[in-house]
Amino acid sequence: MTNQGFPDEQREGLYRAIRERRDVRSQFLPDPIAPEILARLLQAAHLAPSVGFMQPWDFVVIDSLEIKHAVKALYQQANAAAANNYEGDRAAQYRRLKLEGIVDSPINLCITCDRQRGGPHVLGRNTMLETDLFSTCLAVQNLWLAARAEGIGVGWVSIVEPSLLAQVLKLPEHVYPVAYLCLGYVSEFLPKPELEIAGWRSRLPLEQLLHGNTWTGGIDDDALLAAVRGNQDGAGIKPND
Ligand SMILES: Cc1cc2c(cc1C)N(C[C@H](O)[C@H](O)[C@H](O)COP(=O)(O)O)c1[nH]c(=O)[nH]c(=O)c1N2
Repeated sequence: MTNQGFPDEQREGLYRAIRERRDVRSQFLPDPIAPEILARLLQAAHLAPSVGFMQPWDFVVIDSLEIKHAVKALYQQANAAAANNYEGDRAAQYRRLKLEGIVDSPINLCITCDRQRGGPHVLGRNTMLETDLFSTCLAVQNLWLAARAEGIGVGWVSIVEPSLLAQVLKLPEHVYPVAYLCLGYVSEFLPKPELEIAGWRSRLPLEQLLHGNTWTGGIDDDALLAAVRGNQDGAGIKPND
């Protein structure tokens, strides 16, 4: 068997993008993104896997201030409702969180899912109908990682009523707005998720999420468990290895 893996430096580059990708809301700079670079990000998204090679995504690129303000208004409405899910200190903490960068970021991008693409029978989608949505999420993640490698921050805003968002963007009825994203260069990429820094929630230990052969049995592979414990800080080679 020949090792088809990447050379160390390239492998580390990929793991670094995975480790250092952040959801960005507060650090956007107004600097424009050059069309060639935006094109690379969209190409990365378009190379995502998809059920039956359905490629259900479309890319709605938004730089109109008018549309951004309309989406921001949807966010404000949905966020006020979401804040009511919490009480006391938690509600106050929720209201302090910045959960979008719609107007601060130079480009907004909605990645949509055309639920009819490929006709009524898409290979692999006969039983799990949501696989078109899953595929679209993979396009989002490809773009998110590529953006990190380009030094561009991405923030996902899901605190909007999807039917109202679809109206603002004039989407056809069978097209679902999976991901409303804010894109732009950033003053910094935070070392940890912003929600973790704000004390909202922290990363779970991976070993707690391993369940071995059955959910109830627990992981019983000592070598795997030891390896996971030895690599708590992130995937792959550490920067100073
Ligand atoms: C489907 C989906 C939807 C949302 C998010 C993510 C995903 C995957 N996230 C970002 C989320 O809070 C963030 O990914 C986690 O807090 C982890 O942080 P990092 O992405 O590692 O920086 C997010 N963030 C935010 O500020 N407003 C939002 O509406 C959403 N919505």
